[in-house]
Amino acid sequence: MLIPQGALVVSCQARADNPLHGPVYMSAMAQAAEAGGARGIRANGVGDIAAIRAVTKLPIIGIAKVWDDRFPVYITPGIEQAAQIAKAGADIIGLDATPRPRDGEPVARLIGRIRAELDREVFADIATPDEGRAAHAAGATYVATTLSGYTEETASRRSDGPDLELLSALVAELPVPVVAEGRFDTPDLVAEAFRRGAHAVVVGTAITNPREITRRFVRAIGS
Ligand SMILES: CC(=O)N[C@H](C=O)[C@@H](O)[C@H](O)[C@H](O)COP(=O)(O)O
Repeated sequence: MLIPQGALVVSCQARADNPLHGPVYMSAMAQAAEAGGARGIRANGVGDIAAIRAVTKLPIIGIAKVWDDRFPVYITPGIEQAAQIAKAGADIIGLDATPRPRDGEPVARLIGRIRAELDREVFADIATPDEGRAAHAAGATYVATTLSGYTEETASRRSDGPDLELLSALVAELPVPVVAEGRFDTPDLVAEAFRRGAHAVVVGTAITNPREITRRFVRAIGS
């Protein structure tokens, strides 16, 4: 298992409309995270992953976000994307492990193929305890709370900070490492996730998105 117990993993992602978009900034961000004590990096897309691979030996959870109006699943929907990011240097493949429709084979089969054909660990992004159970049964290496609040069924949970209840439910039930991810935006919340038995915590926006961090400050001063 490549992500050690107790690890802070930093997600270094910036969409095309973000001034920090692209491999130059994201690899610098990953180096900064490593210097600060991160023990893993999450990154999106072949370009960013390859550039990050070139500057660090930390384990990389690679994802490939592909938006398609026909399907709700956009995080590594199929084996082709998984193979591309594995080749670019991802040690661990992150994917949407909900049972929602995707452009590709059912997720249980996809998880099996990533393990068998690509020889990579699988990081399953889910939103409910049932989805966590299914991901574990399909052979996921890690199960993560990433998608709570971002699926139709769980949309109402988005406004309430991170889904600590889901985290605790997964920890109580699953024998695989459970990772806390999604809206863990303060050091106290990260500490709380570990108190609840998280194996690792992934933090993105609160560390690597200065635009959102600035917005938070601006909102707080009401200007
Ligand atoms: C739902 C979805 O697409 N989540 C994405 C997954 O890669 C990222 O946009 C998040 O930034 C990441 O999960 C980390 O979470 P946060 O930025 O809240 O710390």
